[in-house]
Amino acid sequence: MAKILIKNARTAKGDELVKTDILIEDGLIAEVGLEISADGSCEVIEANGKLLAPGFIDVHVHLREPGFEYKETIRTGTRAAAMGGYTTIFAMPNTKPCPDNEEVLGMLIDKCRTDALIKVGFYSSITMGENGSELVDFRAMMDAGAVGFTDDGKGIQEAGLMYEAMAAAKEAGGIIAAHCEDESMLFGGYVHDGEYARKNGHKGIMSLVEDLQIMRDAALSEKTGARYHICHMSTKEGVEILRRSKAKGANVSGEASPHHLLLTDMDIKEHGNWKMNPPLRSAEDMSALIEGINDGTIECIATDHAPHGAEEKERGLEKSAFGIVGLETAFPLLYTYLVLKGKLKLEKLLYLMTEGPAKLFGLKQGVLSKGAPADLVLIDLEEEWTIDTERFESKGKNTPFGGWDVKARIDTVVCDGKIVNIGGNLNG
Ligand SMILES: NC(=O)N[C@@H](CC(=O)O)C(=O)O
Ligand SMILES: [Zn+2]
Ligand SMILES: [Zn+2]
Repeated sequence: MAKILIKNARTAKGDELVKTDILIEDGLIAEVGLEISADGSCEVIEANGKLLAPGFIDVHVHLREPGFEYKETIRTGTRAAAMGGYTTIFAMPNTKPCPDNEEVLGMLIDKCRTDALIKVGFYSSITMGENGSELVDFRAMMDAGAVGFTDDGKGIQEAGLMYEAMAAAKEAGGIIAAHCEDESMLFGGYVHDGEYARKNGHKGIMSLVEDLQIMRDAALSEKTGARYHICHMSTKEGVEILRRSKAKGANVSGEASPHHLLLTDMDIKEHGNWKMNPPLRSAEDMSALIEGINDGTIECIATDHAPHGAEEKERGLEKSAFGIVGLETAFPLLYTYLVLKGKLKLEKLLYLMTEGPAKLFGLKQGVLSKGAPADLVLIDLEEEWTIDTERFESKGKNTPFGGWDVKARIDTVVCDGKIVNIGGNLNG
């Protein structure tokens, strides 16, 4: 495999950008430092001061394959990921069929050999077909290569079932990633139960819908010792429960999604692109999430990339499908609207998109150190552009961020030492 030398890049260290070169050999990082010299066999990339970071890791992506290929496929979803600077993504199991057995999981892992541009891990569901009643074989799914267990799209309604799932996950050495939603508390809601819903006559989803399961599950994780991760956190109370549970030494973690860090219910427009689960919440909730990523309570940013067909999002707030896409816009949005606004340090943002998730899920990528997989991204921090959904590689154009002006463009992406994106041109 070719050797690649990236010259004159800069990495984020504290408040500074520090000049560095990096040498890649046999798919691994061979050397990081100043003035690395090229030998004849080296492909040299001149970075011209661009930001160098570990390739991004997104532990919450909907690739929709099998069963919903009109929304997204492994191919289009990983192309979108490579455009967004990602080199590892984890796919959610709310597909048809669902990876609740070794055959479907094995088929998906195999398919990635031909169809995926970057690394993909697959979650097993917690229950058979996400039916909410019958547990999968946790040990068998771990042995078949599952990265964790989730019934994302739905909450586990029965405390007893979640208790058994955690006990089984603990036994098998797996992690439970939970979509927290108590359906008995929904009362037909579809946007946050707050000012926007009240003023516009919409049915609201209370924060309690999420918080009740976070409370329950934190207690169950403390009891069972199971490794527990909260998906797409959206409420201030949820952040506080996680903070307290971590302080007690529990094995719990959480992720926040860009839209919950950047938008509130008062930003909602009367279109399906502003509808997702959990919903955009209040300004206090958004502030608490930003505080949570800053103080280390939340260690990971995940997009919850949820592509849908155009028609499924054109039925207004009440009738549209829940979910928005996120892979191609996450870094530029967070850099422009959190880092450049002084709400989050660049080094921290990168941590939340690389080393943070890598540590939570036990991955060896996510760091720029010798011997680590050569998963890298080069970012032009100066380039200004406008988000145009028509240019997305994703089949899903459903985002509230279309037309937003951003700064920072993903320039080059290297995955396992292979260039998969160069200047926005995908390779493979
Ligand atoms: N987030 C969403 O609004 N939708 C997700 C499901 C989920 O992540 O819960 C989807 O699969 O479309
Ligand atoms: Zn979910
Ligand atoms: Zn999801």
